[in-house]
Amino acid sequence: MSWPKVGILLASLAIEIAVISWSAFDPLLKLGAPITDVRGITFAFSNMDVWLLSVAKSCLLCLLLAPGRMKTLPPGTPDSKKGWQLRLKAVSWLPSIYELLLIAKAAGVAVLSPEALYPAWTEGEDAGHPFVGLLAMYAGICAGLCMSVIESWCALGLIIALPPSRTSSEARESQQAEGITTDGEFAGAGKERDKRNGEGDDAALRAPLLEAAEEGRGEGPGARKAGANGVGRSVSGKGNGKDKEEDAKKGVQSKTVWHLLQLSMPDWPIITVAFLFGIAAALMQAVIPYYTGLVIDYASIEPDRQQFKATILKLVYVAAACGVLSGGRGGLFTVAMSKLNVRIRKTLFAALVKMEVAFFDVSKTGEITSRLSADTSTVSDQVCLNLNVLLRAATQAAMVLGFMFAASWRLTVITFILVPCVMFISKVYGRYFASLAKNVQSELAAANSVADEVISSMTTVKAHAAQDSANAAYANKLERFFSLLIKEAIVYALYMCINTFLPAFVAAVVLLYGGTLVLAHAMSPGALVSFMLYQQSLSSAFQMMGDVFSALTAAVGAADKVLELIHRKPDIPPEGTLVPASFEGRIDLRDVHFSYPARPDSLVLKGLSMSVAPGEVVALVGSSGGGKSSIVKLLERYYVPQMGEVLMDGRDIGVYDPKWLKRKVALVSQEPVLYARSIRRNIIYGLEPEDGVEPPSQAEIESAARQANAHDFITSFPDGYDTDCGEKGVSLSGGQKQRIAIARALVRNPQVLLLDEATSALDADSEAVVQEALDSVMGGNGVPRTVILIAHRLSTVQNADRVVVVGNGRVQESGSHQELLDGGGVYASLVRRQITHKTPSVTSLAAGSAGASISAHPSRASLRG
Ligand SMILES: Nc1ncnc2c1ncn2[C@@H]1O[C@H](COP(=O)(O)OP(=O)(O)OP(=O)(O)O)[C@@H](O)[C@H]1O
Repeated sequence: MSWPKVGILLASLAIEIAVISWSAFDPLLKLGAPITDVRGITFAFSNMDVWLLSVAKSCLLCLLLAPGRMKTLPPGTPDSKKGWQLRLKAVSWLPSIYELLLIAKAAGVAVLSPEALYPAWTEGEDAGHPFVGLLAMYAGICAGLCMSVIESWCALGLIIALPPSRTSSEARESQQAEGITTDGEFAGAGKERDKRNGEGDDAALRAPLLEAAEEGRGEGPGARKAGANGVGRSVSGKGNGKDKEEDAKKGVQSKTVWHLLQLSMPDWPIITVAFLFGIAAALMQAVIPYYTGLVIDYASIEPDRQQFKATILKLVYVAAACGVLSGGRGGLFTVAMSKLNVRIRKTLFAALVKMEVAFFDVSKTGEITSRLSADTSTVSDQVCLNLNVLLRAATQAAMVLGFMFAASWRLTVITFILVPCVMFISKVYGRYFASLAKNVQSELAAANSVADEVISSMTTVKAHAAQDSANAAYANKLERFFSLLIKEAIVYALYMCINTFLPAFVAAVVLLYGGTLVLAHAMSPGALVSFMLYQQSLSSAFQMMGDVFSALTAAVGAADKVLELIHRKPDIPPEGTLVPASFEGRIDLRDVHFSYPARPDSLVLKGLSMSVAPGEVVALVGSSGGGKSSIVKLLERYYVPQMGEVLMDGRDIGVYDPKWLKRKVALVSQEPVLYARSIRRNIIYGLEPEDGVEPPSQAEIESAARQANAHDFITSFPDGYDTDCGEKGVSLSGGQKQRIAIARALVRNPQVLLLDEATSALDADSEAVVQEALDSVMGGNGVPRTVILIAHRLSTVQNADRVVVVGNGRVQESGSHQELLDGGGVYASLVRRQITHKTPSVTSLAAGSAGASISAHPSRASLRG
């Protein structure tokens, strides 16, 4: 329960009732009892409707928030969703409509007889201008409107945050007793919600309700009952966690605009100048109708050729200035927009490359790239563009309003009564039409699916002579489609009718009153024309603001997603900074327990411990899925184990500076990834000047390529080391790519080399060449180097100093090839099993003929279970 919101809501309701009661009865009390003064009674009663409306509104809010209401609205069902949405809309709209009606009513009274409304301002010695009274009244009503909006949002917030009361749990219990198994439905809906998290407004609106429902169930008797039956699941803890997540999400949303402003801060000089240009342009624009009116006056009412020409000239100057200022504003905003676009992309990209590997396991690449491409554009373009238009329209409206009041405050008030009506009708129509259009689309889709079905199975239709029923089915769907189209046409006709009539009606009313003023010589005809132009300008400004507001809301939604990613903290301990003077390459894994974040419930390593001495070559073998590659990923610190330690030279790998560590520990994986750049740049990937290191010399690059058996084929290309590898290395063969990847690892002169099935994706010929390179690398070429290799090739494994059999998340056996064969354990049976099924050439090797060379196609002799 959100107590501050309850407090604000109740306080605001109390203040409102008190103020309105006072304003209703105070004049009556002042006049004294008995109530005999007719004017006092009339005045009091003229406020009674306000009082009654206010009380009714308060009652309505209380009624909607009453916990008892919850039981009739079991969350998680489509009906309740509709119910909630309806109620939320009612809560947010009714008070606002009511305040608008009040404004209209007060404005009407003020125009017809201001002195009747505020005698104190128009009578006696203290009499002031009715205009002041009117302004005061407007200020009061606007304050009321603000209060109403605050109330509405408090109510909304409360409804969303309110957990179901005991009554609702009991209601569900009684439903269960009646055989309505809502628990199951809730759990399902909750899971569904998890899947669709962030899919749209509806989900966002429903999520907290469901969350609250789940929490309530977790604590309530219903939960205990379900638990006892063994069919429920305890969700209270989870619910709390998710509540926090939702809160965090809401927090991010509310901070979106602030964060966008922060991101735009570096461009504040440009934005400020653009904004000033915008204000100046709006001012100029507002002056144009004024001069237009003067021109008419000098041309027809008080003919004055001199003044006429001078005013025309002024009009042209103003129009030119307006053009220059508008152009400047637009150009500067576009510059700011482009700068923000680039900045958001850079910031998001930098945030993405900092994310932990697990983040990419659980996020879809398409979604991430869409954030980077589409959403960043939406944020910078749409937010900036719409903000720009909104600011322009708002400034224009404000300026025009000022001029309108100056020209004739009475005409302005009349305009103000009618303009909101037109806007309201447009809004209601827009919404209704959008939902209608959606229905039309779905009916058309249904008709199309019938046509699809028939056309794609025409032979079946003909075989069963079902053409007539197919025609009837299609015609039936089209009929519904047609009836909706007719409905759409009627609604459109009605809207057009009202929309064309109302503005003309407003103009007619303004002309009627304005004409009366002109006839009474209270206003010049030119001023009336100016006013009419102002009125048009104001309508277009309002229209623009309405259009832009919805686009801005969508853009802020996209911004939320982008900013959420930008501000997401990588879920991995902070990076270390240690750069030791010497590094031997000793590896220790102690009692490592590890599960992937994508599958937290399935432990891959279950207390695995192993050590590799400096300079030792260890081969990891074992059944598929046993956890061999996971060990390599932990050594690369892609992931952090849940328990246990991963040490290098006796220290946790987390304490080392990651950039330094990646130069000491190099990995060659199964599928090498090359980038669309030269072979040289692919070899020194990560060691370029931008990476903050001295790049390897050409001699070092060539030496690494020679060790990797790659120098010869590279130099056979016309461009040698400058040959472009193509997108993902497409212009190279698998074996060539792998040798470049080996050269990339070796150019770092690493102390530890991790080879994760480096040859398994190659054909036999490429494998032989790459293997040759690997053999020489493992031999160290005279350099003592710790090597951990995962291989399926028996000869590679046999050449290792030690073989470690990994299975079921633990080390099952460890020893030299021969020791393990002699031991007759898992390794021996693995070898035996492969030999039985594979090439006979391995038999001799398995039999222990050390030094026997493997056949030309040994790769099929796999050491995987
Ligand atoms: N990113 C990941 N997210 C979730 N689970 C994963 C991930 N990578 C691997 N796993 C799972 O972890 C388990 C161990 O995988 P690992 O790749 O370490 O096995 P392996 O011994 O190397 O197997 P193979 O010899 O077939 O390559 C497997 O069950 C696998 O499905």
